[in-house]
Amino acid sequence: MTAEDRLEEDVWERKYHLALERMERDEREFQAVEELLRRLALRLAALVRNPDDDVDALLGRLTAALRYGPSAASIEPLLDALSEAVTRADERAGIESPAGQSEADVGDIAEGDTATVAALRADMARLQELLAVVSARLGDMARYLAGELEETAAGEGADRALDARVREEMRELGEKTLAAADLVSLQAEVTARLSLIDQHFREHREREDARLATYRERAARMHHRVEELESQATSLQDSLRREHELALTDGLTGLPNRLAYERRMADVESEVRAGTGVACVGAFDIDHFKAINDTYGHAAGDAVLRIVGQALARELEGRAFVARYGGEEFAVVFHDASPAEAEAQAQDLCAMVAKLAFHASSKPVTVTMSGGITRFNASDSVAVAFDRADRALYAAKRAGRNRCVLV
Ligand SMILES: Nc1nc2c(ncn2[C@@H]2O[C@H](COP(=O)(O)OP(=O)(O)OP(=O)(O)O)[C@@H](O)[C@H]2O)c(=O)[nH]1
Repeated sequence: MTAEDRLEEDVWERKYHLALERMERDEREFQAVEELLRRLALRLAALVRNPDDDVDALLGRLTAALRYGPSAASIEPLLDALSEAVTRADERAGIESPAGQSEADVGDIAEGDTATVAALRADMARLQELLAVVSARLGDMARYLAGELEETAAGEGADRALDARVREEMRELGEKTLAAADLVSLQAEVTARLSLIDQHFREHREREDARLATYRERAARMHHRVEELESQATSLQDSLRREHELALTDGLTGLPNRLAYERRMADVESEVRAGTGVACVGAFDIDHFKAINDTYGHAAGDAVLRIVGQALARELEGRAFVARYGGEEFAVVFHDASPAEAEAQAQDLCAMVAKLAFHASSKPVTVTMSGGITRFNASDSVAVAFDRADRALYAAKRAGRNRCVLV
């Protein structure tokens, strides 16, 4: 995953948490408004049985408060005052309202007017029914919000718009409720407002579902892209490794090349200087190689180089490092070997090459090799040590070839 993808994921996560917090806040606000709505309906029931100027004035203030957003903090004190005003109005009208009795209970109205009591009871029943609907709808909203908390990612703009619409509907609901002339029109207003709120929620839900689907599709695409990039990175690493190996390998013999030799010698140099290792360096060269080329052709010369190089690698495997230094020359690093041990191994190598069976036009051809050996000293550089080994090699040539010289 790239830094950019991670950043984008962080942003989505932050937005998601912000959305959760806002929804929790909204849910609490809805519950508070629901409670207020119940109390408002109870006050209205009291008003039905006993109109009063004080109560009217307070209802006016309540309407104004609702117009600026039905928050629990702004409405609650007004409802308390309204409750007291209704109680006072009841007392003035000679209607008792004993402590502990429901404010909506009209059972204590003087029994003289049976028809009025019956009408009020019917109104109260419809009001209770209306409240049940209001409660159920508000409960649905709360459940919807809880569901959103679980699965919806952030959609700040859409959420804010929904927030504003629901507030507006709630405000209108409060206003119409207070202005309603009778319970029938009140019930119609409440039902209409609630279905509008329902519709807003439904539309919001559809938009959120679409947004979530887009987000999921995008996440899947990103995941796929990350997988692609990972596999590209792996194949790139493989090809870099192959390139690296090729850069250190001689194409003709398959042996490490001069660059690989120099790298190995850099390690040897550090070990020898640190006193943690000893090593000798050998320079080897096929004798009269020009004559081989001239007599049997360049391709035959290549074949000789390849066969000698592979024979050296086989012979020294696990004991020393061998590289094609250039042309018909090989370099060998004898690790943990004293000069005498390295010289003995070098003589064995020359003897081994002399025994290799070469043929040209079915006739045996003898190929020999000469070598120069030197110890790698702590004061040596890689080039100085090789020059010394090279001089020893030419001493071996001068001494008659097919031999090794130690200096
Ligand atoms: N076939 C082939 N020939 C090469 C290659 N690299 C260098 N040579 C030849 O190797 C020959 C080296 O010859 P010289 O350096 O004169 O020495 P020599 O003939 O080996 O004689 P001494 O080293 O004195 O024994 C040259 O003719 C080069 O062209 C190669 O990769 N393939």
